[in-house]
Amino acid sequence: MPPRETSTTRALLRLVRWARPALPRVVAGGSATLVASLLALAVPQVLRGVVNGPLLTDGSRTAVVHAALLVLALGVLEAFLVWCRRALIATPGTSVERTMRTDLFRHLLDLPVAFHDRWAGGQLLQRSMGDLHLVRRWMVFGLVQLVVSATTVVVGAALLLVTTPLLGLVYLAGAVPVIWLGFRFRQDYKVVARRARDQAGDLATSVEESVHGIRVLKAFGRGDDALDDFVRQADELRGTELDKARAQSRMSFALAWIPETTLAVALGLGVWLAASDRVSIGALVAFFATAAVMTRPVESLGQLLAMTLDARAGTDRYLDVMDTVPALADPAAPAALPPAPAHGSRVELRDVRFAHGDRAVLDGVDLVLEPGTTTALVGLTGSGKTTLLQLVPRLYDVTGGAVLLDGVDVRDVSRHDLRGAVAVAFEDPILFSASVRENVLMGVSVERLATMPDAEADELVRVALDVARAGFVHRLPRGVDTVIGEEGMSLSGGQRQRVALARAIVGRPRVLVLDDPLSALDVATEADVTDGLRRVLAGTTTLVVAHRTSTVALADRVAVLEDGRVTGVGRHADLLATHPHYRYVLTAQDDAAAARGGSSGDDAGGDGPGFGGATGTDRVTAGEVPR
Ligand SMILES: Nc1ncnc2c1ncn2[C@@H]1O[C@H](COP(=O)(O)OP(=O)(O)OP(=O)(O)O)[C@@H](O)[C@H]1O
Repeated sequence: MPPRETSTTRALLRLVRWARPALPRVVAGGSATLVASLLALAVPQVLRGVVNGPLLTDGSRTAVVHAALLVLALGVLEAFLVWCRRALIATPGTSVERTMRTDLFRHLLDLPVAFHDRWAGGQLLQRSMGDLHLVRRWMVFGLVQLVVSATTVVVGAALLLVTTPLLGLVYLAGAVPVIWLGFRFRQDYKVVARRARDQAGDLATSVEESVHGIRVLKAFGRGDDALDDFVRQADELRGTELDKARAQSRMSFALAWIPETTLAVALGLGVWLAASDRVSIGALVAFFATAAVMTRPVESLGQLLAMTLDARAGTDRYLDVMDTVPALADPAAPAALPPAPAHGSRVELRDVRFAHGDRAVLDGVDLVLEPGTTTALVGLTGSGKTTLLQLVPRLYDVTGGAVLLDGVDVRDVSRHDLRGAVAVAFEDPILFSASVRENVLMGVSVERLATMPDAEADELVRVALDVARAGFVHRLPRGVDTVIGEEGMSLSGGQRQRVALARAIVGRPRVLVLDDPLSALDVATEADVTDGLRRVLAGTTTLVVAHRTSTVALADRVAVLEDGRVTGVGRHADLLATHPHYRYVLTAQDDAAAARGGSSGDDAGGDGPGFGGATGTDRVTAGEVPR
């Protein structure tokens, strides 16, 4: 994503929204630090009194002891206040970070699939981890310290001017180049700070993609290429970090030598003024002691400014995501779906249009799914079948026309209600690193699960797994409680598909949307699963993407998707006889399936009650060429 810069005020105001609960403690901690710094500035004034008083006049030991005790008391109080700052600020800082992180994650879950199509996973990961860490560090340390250091410098400068105006002016003359350099530093550093954050995100994306695709990298022997790519990106990031470090060290150097130089000039001038009695020794001592107290705050300004700009880059990147409005937001007043009809829901796609960006995919699709029927969607690869399917549960929104569920536009229904009514299983099933049971029960609404006795949930899982012919899970080491690896990678493709199918059906949805969810199964097991589905889901309206004749033959009707429209709807045999494009699509796909061997060959044979009803694959000759 191109870098976008929010105004500083706006960024700060946005941060306040999250920081508000922590503000009282941050302000209290900041105040404690401020008072501690001002106490440090008071010490030179005590010294001034001691030098001009007891030391140079009556030599009273009592007065010196009193002054020493006062300095000690100031020191102890200062140390206590510094401790207070740490105690006050550490906890709220972490809770602000946690809240911001949770809000980001919630927002990511809310954002439409189209957003996730565009954004790299590593960038989102980096925003939720590294960037937020920078923001938190700045809030609890950088911001407080910046305010305290700046205030200390301003108050210290005022004291210098009051104590010895001429020396004060000499010393402060150094502020002019410092401010100019600080301005240039800010301009340069904010660019590299943002670049470094973006590059760190790209690097995280590389790791994520390589780990995700480790099998492909290994199978094609491309590990070295991935490593080269990673090293190149890591070098780029290192280069940017070095640019940052160089800019920061230039600024720190200037903040060290300019005040030291002006202080040296002031020292020479001060000694001359004291020798000619135009400045008291006490004032001179106080001047240099004050300048010494100011040294650290002045020198830290560079580092604090850098920290602020780093946090600013992190904040901008965080807000980039948070300001992306969920395009699929709930309607202001959601419509209620009518009660689920016993014979199934009616789904209607009315003149549906859809484009991925400016690439039109669907161009006026009209299709009615009659209640309780199974409709197979057939079309050439890339014709938009998956896209069409995803419009029903609103993973994408139509760009024209409407999808109606029992007469209600799905955009008028709350997403919660819609998710409860429509369940989905994809060809590439994603499972989570949790137990099989937990993965399957994701298909049941949280509210229902919360009140459901364990025994009932167990029964739901058992039936769903049975229908999906996923009996193999009972032979896993801990049965349904076996934790499967990340994304279910410890299972075979066909096994994952069946667990995902069980997840789709466990909640008994009104509408089931299946994107070729059994493609990894052999034809016989597919028929077995589909038979089971039919029996258990009587009353569920099903739309299934079909790539094989075996899948098609199990549907009540077939819809042919061609050039972004449905050009034929009917029974398989009728379409085969009358629809040249349909005939061509099935022939092409069955040939491809035959070439692949058409079977996952996993443990299907041992799972189910038998292979009754295997349909085999209709071999169709491509007598006609598609138009
Ligand atoms: N996220 C996306 N962004 C941009 N274009 C996309 C996206 N997803 C799909 N497309 C494009 O939209 C068109 C339809 O894709 P879709 O996945 O719906 O086809 P399909 O019929 O399901 O294909 P297949 O049978 O191969 O699964 C394709 O040309 C594809 O390149």
